[in-house]
Amino acid sequence: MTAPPILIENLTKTFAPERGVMDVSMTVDEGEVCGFLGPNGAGKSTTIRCLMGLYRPNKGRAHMFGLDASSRNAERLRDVGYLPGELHFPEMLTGADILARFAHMRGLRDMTQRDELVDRLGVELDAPIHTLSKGNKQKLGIVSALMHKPRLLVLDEPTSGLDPLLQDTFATMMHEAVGEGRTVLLSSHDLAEVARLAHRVVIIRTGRIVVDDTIDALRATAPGSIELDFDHDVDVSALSQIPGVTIRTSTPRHVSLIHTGSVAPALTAIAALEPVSITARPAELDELFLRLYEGEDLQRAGTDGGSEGTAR
Ligand SMILES: Nc1ncnc2c1ncn2[C@@H]1O[C@H](COP(=O)(O)OP(=O)(O)OP(=O)(O)O)[C@@H](O)[C@H]1O
Repeated sequence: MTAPPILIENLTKTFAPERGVMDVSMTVDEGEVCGFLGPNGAGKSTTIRCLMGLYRPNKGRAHMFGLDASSRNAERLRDVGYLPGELHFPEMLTGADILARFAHMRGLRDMTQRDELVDRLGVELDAPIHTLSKGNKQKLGIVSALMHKPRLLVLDEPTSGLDPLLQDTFATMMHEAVGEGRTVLLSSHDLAEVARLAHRVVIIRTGRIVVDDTIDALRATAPGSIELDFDHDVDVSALSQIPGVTIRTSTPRHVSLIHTGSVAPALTAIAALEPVSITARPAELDELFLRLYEGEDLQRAGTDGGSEGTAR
């Protein structure tokens, strides 16, 4: 069996008690896009830096394609594209110099992909790094991570500093990378972007993984909402008995509820109450992520009717 692109086992890296990451385990399989989410300071960058061999863990291990994080062989340089959360390019070099260095390091001769990325993102190649805006440095970072068409992309907040048009361009590039079978670990605060791109989501909070589940399973637990208006006073007690339904607010002539799983049992009970209008909104994954971010557990976030997922 071939080694997965990313395998992290019982990784602990602490800077002070309860600061850092504790006992983190996760796997990213070939061709998978794994969204890596969590509030500021949760431990995403620390995990990624351990994976990239930039931090030495206190305990546990982090492997890419079966190779330990500390190994620096040429194959690994070619197979992995890393975009750090904070870019530190030598200030006096130009964008062209930086990309030439990366190409040399990876033994890259065919510059077709580099040229195409530079063109699509509108990268400034001739100006020294210290004159570039944050967004323009970020674009250069993206080109340096993608220019050699690596099998694995490790991207720490890739759209940070990009304007909305470039965020769209980046999303298109990610769809293309996924279509080509590349594997992506995507740390991002853009929840809608992760909901669109990822196959799986790992959420870390205060250094520990709290959710590791597929998008499909999470979608099944994400609550949808229904607003009901009546031209007569109603008693909503029947609705609150339906598994998976939670009444958010109710007045005699208006009810707001959330539901998980099949909407059919709720609809049957709603029809019996004869509303004059029904407004239904499907489950929004980014809303579910946000609630998990904030500390809600997966079962409560999806009310009490959904899957239990693999919340820890
Ligand atoms: N070099 C360091 N020295 C001391 N503490 C650190 C260091 N790097 C990270 N930490 C601490 O480890 C914890 C995790 O930080 P980390 O940067 O991994 O979080 P993050 O999830 O990437 O956050 P953000 O979303 O803000 O980028 C925080 O408490 C942070 O202060």
